[in-house]
Amino acid sequence: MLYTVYSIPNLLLPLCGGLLIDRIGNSWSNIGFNLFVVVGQGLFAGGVTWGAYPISLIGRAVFGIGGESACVVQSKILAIWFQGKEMAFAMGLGMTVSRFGSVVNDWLCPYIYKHSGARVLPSFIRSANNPSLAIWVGFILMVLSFATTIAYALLERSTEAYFDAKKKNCRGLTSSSSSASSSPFPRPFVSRKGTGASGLSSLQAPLLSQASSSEEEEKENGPSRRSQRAGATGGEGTGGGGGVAAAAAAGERPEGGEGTGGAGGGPGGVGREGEKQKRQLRGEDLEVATISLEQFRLLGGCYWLLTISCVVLYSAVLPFNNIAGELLMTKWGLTLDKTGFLISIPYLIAVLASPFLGIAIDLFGCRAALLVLASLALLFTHLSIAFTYINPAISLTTMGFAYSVYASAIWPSVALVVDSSALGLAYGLITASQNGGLGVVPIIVGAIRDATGSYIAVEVFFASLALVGLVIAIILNVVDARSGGVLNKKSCSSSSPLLHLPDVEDAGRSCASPYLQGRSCASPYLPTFDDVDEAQVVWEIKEGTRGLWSEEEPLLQQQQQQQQEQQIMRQQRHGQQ
Ligand SMILES: NCCCC[C@H](NC(=O)[C@@H](N)CC(=O)O)C(=O)O
Repeated sequence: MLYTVYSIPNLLLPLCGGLLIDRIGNSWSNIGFNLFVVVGQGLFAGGVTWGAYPISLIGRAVFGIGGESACVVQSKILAIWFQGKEMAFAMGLGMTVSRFGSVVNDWLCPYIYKHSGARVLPSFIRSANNPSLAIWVGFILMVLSFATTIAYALLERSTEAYFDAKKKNCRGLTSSSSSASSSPFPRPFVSRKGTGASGLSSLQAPLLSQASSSEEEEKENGPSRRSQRAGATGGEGTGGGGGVAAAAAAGERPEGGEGTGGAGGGPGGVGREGEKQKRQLRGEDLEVATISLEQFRLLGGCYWLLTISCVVLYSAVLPFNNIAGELLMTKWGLTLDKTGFLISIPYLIAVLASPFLGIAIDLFGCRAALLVLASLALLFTHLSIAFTYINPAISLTTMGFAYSVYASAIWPSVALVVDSSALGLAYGLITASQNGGLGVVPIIVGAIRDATGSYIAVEVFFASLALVGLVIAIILNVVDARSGGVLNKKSCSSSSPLLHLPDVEDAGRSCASPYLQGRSCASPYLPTFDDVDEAQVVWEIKEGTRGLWSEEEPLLQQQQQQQQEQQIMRQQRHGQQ
């Protein structure tokens, strides 16, 4: 019952939570949801301490209201901060921390319970054989966790201040130049693929590609929703200037351009554009914060396949953990202690392996392929538990492997196939669907167990879920390959482009989501500044001009440098003519 009241609100709430996150932003929603978690845990602990079961139930429901939606906002935060960078690694670390919590909970709670009457404890908390002490320890941990949400909000604020300072700098610099080509920043934004007019190198691909792919797409399909919005507002910042460049390409002057002749999402991104960039950083997007069928359609085929896969695969893992103890004791006749250790194996493997799997995924991609591998491993695991007597430690190890690989691959995949402005919706919907599966499957498992009186049929049921997951994962690979193969490609720049020049070249053509031609791989809110700097630096290295120009150097030197660049571009233009 205590688990059910946690789950029931989450059949719908993460979806509403996701939309709310898109509306009010990351910090406030993170604080709000975690406040529910703290209050819920407090009520639960109070209810247990005072023997008031209804209060405990209310506490668990309140905890559930915040818990899963907090998971959604945290996914969105990681996706925003790490898109095009080490996203799988960041999410892998998140998995390690959360599953370490699960393991510690499994080990610590019985320990605290056993020692809750120890003499060393102050008399007001000492109470032998009473679970409330363990639950109050959980409450303290929730309060500490709440402190991190405040820390995150402060971090977001200080990043905004950084943006503001950088914008001021950029505005000063751009106002000294009157044409786009002479601006110190905007080359990637003003150039057009194929014209050769700017003489740009392909090393500027991360940003250049956003403009060009939007252009190409629009040539084929007419103006996209993204560029329509960009045209109207000067871009959102999410496209790293792509939307602005598309607007510029369409002959429109972005509102945020401030007379820089199309500096676009770069230094021209001040005024309303600057506000939009800030909103992007905060995870706010008012346009997507109301439900419309259009938004659901925009999520795309790969997103829906990922969602179905998430429902079936998680339903074949987490509900299994609930019955694993009893299953191991009845089938293998194990003791309670040994069983306790064995059932923590999958989570232990996830704790240890997730960050490394994340790094591997960032480096090599293969997300959709890994979903196939994980589904296969899970299928093998359930069949071996159903029909063999091989050491259960082996089966639980393969389950841990399947679970870690699967979780490391699926959560970052979501962010690659949906628009960054709908990340809250996307993570909310997949989490709500997942909770639907996690709510229904235990009921089916109970019914199968009652009807057959054994766990064989239950394991066959779990194996069937894994099989469905396998089929979905194979279809996902096909659909993804047809639409550009973004899921199986590596992250755009797993480290600085200075160290991995080929990655930068790759980025423009390989990483863009097929649904988002034009967003490409750069972080949705940073590219207008930091990535421009990186592309700028790479360009300068390639052109041999690195060191002649920097923000700190005197204006005169910058102007000289700009003149040189203009001259080079003119020469290149003449050369091409
Ligand atoms: N960034 C999302 C990470 C989710 C990790 C995932 N947790 C969940 O799916 C929860 N919604 C459900 C749960 O924890 O039971 C996990 O694999 O732990």
